[in-house]
Amino acid sequence: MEDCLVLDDVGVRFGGLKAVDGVSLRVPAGQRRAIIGPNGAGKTTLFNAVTGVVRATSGRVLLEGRDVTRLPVHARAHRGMGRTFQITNLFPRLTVIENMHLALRGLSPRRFALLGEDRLDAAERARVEAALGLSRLAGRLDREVRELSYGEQRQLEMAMALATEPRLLLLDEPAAGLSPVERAIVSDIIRALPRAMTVVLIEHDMDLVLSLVDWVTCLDNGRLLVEAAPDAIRGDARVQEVYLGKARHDA
Ligand SMILES: Nc1ncnc2c1ncn2[C@@H]1O[C@H](COP(=O)(O)OP(=O)(O)OP(=O)(O)O)[C@@H](O)[C@H]1O
Repeated sequence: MEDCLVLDDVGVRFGGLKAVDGVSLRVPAGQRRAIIGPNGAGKTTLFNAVTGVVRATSGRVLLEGRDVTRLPVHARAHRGMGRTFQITNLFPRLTVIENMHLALRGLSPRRFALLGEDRLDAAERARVEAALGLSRLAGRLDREVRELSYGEQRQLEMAMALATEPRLLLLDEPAAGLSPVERAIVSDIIRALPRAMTVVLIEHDMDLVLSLVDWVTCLDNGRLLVEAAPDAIRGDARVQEVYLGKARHDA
């Protein structure tokens, strides 16, 4: 199968710190992949290097076979990458549909107001409604975001990423801070995403993540520690050691 994403010996340095240290991996098209690892392992930095939020200081990032290592965020988005963030990016006093509109245009509310009569055309409206449907928010179009539950706000962030119809979707801790019921909704949403979409996610909830993905990459200290199927990860001594070792260290 064609690879959707390839990292070739990717490194990210912050001064003297190698936050990501020579990571190579391949994500075949359509795969669901988890990136796991203890706090500070380099998961978010790796995501940022994939999306262009930070520039890899060494190595190459290939999207569908094309080198995107030096491209800025918007150019990668244009080539089919979508992502959500750990920190919410929503405008609470605007409605769900207005937030979707902004996401599609890549605008702030101020610039949006200046646009005046900008409307979604029929195709854009269809994309927005499809994304809200996938994210289980179809009945919430005209609600102000501040009236939504926290779980629904996270769902809206997924919808905003989905509205651009990415072929590679990166989810940064999609279940962080959610109740068990909300977590179940998020995992159902991820499970129901079209298989044409490749999904890479960072998640700390091990039960959730291992039930969702086809393959797992575990990082430790910026390096790739293990790659394996979820069942093998559960019993992997090296994975247990980095999590337990970290817990002992933090205790
Ligand atoms: N902008 C930055 N400047 C300097 N150091 C950074 C920066 N961003 C991350 N780091 C450091 O890089 C290392 C990896 O951090 P990163 O956030 O990627 O880890 P993580 O695996 O996502 O952790 P967590 O699970 O806590 O989110 C950490 O030591 C962190 O302090």
